[in-house]
Amino acid sequence: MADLVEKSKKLSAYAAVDDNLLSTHRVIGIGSGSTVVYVAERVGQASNKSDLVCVPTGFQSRQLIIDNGLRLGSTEEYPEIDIAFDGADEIDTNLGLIKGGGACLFQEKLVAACSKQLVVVADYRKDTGVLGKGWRKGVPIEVVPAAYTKVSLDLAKLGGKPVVRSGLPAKAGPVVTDNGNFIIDCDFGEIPPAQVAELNAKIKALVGVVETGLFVGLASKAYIGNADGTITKKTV
Ligand SMILES: O=C[C@H](O)[C@H](O)[C@H](O)COP(=O)(O)O
Repeated sequence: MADLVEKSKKLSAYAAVDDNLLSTHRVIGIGSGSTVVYVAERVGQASNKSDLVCVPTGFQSRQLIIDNGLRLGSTEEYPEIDIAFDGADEIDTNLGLIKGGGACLFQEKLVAACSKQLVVVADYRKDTGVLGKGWRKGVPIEVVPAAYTKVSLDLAKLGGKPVVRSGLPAKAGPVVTDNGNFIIDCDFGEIPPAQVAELNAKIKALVGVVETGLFVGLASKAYIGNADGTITKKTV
């Protein structure tokens, strides 16, 4: 099973890069997570890799870029990115996403917002069609530390079940993001695709919220690696 999932991740990542990385592209966004490891590997094999600048979505992503011999850039230098590749925790029928299982959602959304297109890479477990159906840990929400109790109350009023993400067993106390903030995982049950944008806007409006792990209208394509070795390609 674990081997099958790993093969599916690699399959989706390699196909996404092979189909979408064009010789005209210069600035590439590289996301976070275990699937994107294969994206960085494949981009690192490109014949024109020395022409490329790669913009990371966090510490892990930056290490992937360096380890694959690629040139690092930043959104500060490159606020316009040709294409970004990133993983997802769950994908709905509109290519709405839950992201942030690895606590990288803010910089991931920043890079996605700077990119002309966002291509999602994922194994078959993520493609459920409805956010909150398969990913039962809740929507990751990055909050300023001083605001976590206030935002937790606000989220409960919106109908969610908020839990501050713990750093245990590696760290006592909450997870601290690459931006020095906390993560609240908030379970809203299943979120119908047509209601994701509205819920995202309500959470985003709360004072203390930096960003949400609901990605709406950002992804244009998804490559799903299937257990049988095929790939499902989705576009919106
Ligand atoms: O914060 C983490 C990111 O949103 C990841 O892209 C997401 O959790 C998917 O990661 P993986 O490819 O390991 O399932």
